[in-house]
Amino acid sequence: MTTIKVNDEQELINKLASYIEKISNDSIYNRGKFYVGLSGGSVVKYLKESLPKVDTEWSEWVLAFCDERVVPEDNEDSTFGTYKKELLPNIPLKESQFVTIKQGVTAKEAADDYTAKLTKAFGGDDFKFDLLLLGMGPDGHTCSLFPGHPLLEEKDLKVAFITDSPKPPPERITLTYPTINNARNCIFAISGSGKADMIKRILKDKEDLPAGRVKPGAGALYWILDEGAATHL
Ligand SMILES: O=C1O[C@H](COP(=O)(O)O)[C@@H](O)[C@H](O)[C@H]1O
Repeated sequence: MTTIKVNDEQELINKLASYIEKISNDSIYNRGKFYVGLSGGSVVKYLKESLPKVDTEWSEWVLAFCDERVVPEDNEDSTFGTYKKELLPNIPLKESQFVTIKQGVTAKEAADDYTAKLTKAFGGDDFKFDLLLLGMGPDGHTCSLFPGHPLLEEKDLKVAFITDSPKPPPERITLTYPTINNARNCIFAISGSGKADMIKRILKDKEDLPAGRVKPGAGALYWILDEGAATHL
């Protein structure tokens, strides 16, 4: 694991852009495509600023979601809906490059459908993302994997659904650890002192919390933190 400390949010955005540029270009050079998993929440805000700085072959990107809320796309809680509004107007990516969740079905059906779509996108059931862009909530959750939830122990499913998320909305789908920890690269990008205590509990005190379970077996893990987020390290 590599911890990268930067001074402020602007430097975090620049650093994130340089990692995304390098990883995307290496992936495209070596394998022809770049498979990236997106998170919601503050990650959207950082990517809105970072991605316009990235020099890459946008047409080779395949974008999926680390987790998604089971809500209509035009609902403000929809992560894809937010990317569509915030990102697509400024980046030469097409909507068809996104692996999205099915609309108007139950959480279980959405998870099954998303699994089938990922199987098609990856050409098999080994979902090996080149990069997962991860966020962490103040309670230490990542994706839709929450502290104490049974899904933390999921060993078989690559994608799971949850109908009792402690953070609204309750119905979501999420990548599970077998998929997350199969990734080639995982990046947490966090700014501000609001999550500094949780970052200390995970990175320094090594408490067993969801974001701390991200340990890609054969991949690289980066925590990019600004001064506020790294206050207690
Ligand atoms: O609900 C969610 O929360 C986490 C963390 O969000 P943040 O705004 O605190 O960064 C996010 O990574 C996840 O994708 C989302 O569904």
